[in-house]
Amino acid sequence: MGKHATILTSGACAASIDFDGALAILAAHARPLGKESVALADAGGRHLAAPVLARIDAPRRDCAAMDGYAVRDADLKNGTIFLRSRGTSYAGGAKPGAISAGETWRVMTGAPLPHGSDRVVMIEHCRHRGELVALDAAPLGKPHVRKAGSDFVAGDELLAAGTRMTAARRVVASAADHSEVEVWRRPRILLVATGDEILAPGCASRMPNAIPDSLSGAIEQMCVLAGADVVARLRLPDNEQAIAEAQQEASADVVVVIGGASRGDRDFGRSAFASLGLGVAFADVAIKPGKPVWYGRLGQTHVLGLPGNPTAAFTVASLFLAPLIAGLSGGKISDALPWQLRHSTRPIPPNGPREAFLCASLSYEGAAICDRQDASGQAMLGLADCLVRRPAHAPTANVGDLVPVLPLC
Ligand SMILES: Nc1nc2c(c(=O)[nH]1)N[C@H]1C(S)=C(S)[C@@H](COP(=O)(O)OP(=O)(O)OC[C@H]3O[C@@H](n4cnc5c(N)ncnc54)[C@H](O)[C@@H]3O)O[C@H]1N2
Ligand code: MOO
Repeated sequence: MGKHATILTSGACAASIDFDGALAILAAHARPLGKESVALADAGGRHLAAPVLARIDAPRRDCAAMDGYAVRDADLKNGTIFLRSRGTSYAGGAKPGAISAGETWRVMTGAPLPHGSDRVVMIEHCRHRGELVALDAAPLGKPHVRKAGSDFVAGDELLAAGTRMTAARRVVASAADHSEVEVWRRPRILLVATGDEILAPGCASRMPNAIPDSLSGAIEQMCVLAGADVVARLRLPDNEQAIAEAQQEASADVVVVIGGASRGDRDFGRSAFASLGLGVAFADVAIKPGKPVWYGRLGQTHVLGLPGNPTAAFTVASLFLAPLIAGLSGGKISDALPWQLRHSTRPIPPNGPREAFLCASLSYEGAAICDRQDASGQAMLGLADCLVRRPAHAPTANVGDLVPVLPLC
């Protein structure tokens, strides 16, 4: 743990903290969990736990960069010249025999070059008649030769530890002749949605007092996109004991509790874990929406409490859960918070004392904040592509002002 990785007294509620302060605490706790070797096919999105070193040179031999004829510079003269072809060399074939004065090999792109050749003359400039090849003009300029090891040599570090594997980087690891890479393992997440009123989506219309659990599935999707495995998803009533027992249901690195974060009679999210010895690292962050968010540790287990209000929960998950997963899986907190500056296409009213994260839609022109910002709303998320960050007490932002935006998943 780093200097910010403090734990407050068990179950205690920290004084209000700002977003950056809370994120620094989270970053200090979010250390990678463990290493494993995985096939390249399974490494997409994972962070390397060890650098990838080249096992071979690339190219492995001097080879042709164009389809053509391998020639000696000494044989090239002004005007048409005639050379005797000794055969054809293909990619993957044996190295052809050396050429002497007046000789050439027909070579295809990637084919090994004969010893003694200096360049490849593109096939477009040559005419082949029997054993003789006529070269139209002395072709100077690029030799069209890929020298052995000119891309990389065995032992070169091609991908640094910590690099996130993408399709492009799979090219590199494959080219370095690896079938597996060492990566940080994916965090295992237990999702616990709380509330007597919530039912699986599709069931609520049958019960007059029920509402669909709109968050569990969405947060699960976010976890998977962020690089975690959701090992179990529970939907529990507002019952402290049931919530406390939940974390024994699955061996998880992270427990995410949805709802019950506030101060109501049936808000048991934090208190259920306090009874198990939760060390709260931060709670009640000065952000809007999402102030009741809390985070702590139960031994090795990370526990994050999201407020129940859906837009608040989704916002907080974007701001804290995705970064927590990034840190636990070997990435940086900032990987999950790719802020970018965009022009505001609508005026943004002045902000109050809490840093605000406003839902907005994105277009080529910029970011347009949604009409009615509502922590408990859900329809707005249908239009939102990003969050616009507004500092505490920010004055009005005018059309055209640059504002930081965070894309939503
Ligand atoms: N006296 C105070 N009241 C509230 C405060 C406060 O500081 N003092 N904070 C408000 C803020 S801000 C928020 S956000 C909410 C957070 O409430 P909880 O985290 O305790 O969440 P619940 O009470 O369980 O639920 C709130 C609301 O959200 C609905 N909900 C919950 N889970 C789901 C779900 N999985 N899918 C869909 N909707 C869900 C729930 O039915 C409630 O309507 O507290 C304010 N109050
Ligand atoms: O901050 Mo709550 O998350 O506003 O509704």
